[in-house]
Amino acid sequence: MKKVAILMGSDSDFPVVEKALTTLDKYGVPFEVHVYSAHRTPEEARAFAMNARENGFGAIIAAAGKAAHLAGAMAANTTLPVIGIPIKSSTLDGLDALLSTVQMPGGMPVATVAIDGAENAALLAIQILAVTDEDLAEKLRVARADNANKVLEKDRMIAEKYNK
Ligand SMILES: Nc1c(C(=O)O)ncn1[C@@H]1O[C@H](COP(=O)(O)O)[C@@H](O)[C@H]1O
Repeated sequence: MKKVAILMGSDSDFPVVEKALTTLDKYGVPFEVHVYSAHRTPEEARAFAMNARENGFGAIIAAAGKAAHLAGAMAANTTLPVIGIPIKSSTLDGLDALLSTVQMPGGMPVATVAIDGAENAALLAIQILAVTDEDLAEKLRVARADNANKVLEKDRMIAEKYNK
């Protein structure tokens, strides 16, 4: 199976990013985690992106706060799908990171999830790998059905209490 790369601009992003690791783990998807910064370690970030495909990765998740250029810098140097997580790490509550991650110029897409949306970023990476992996696709179907059952149970409880 292809690996997923989980990159973050700083270790201060880890408390949010950790949810992506646990989600990939839950689905048995192999991953590698790194702290790389388009600003602070541009050479390492570029080299990682340029070699990612031949190093066995199928998707790259890049999380960064403030002037969040990491995901865009990844996209500039690989044709693998890049998923950006804008991190809430400034006085602007993550809006700065959201806009700098999502507003990519034409030809350089970054699939941007919600501010601090680490779980969805991991699920999107899993869905990308599941395009060619039927076992993984089945795990996604089972998880969706479980979630739906939980919501239906909540509906039953609320309805029973208030719909007289
Ligand atoms: N946005 C970026 C990039 C980048 O885009 O490459 N590198 C670090 N950062 C962000 O700076 C914030 C503060 O970092 P520190 O906590 O290390 O000062 C973090 O949220 C990080 O993702």
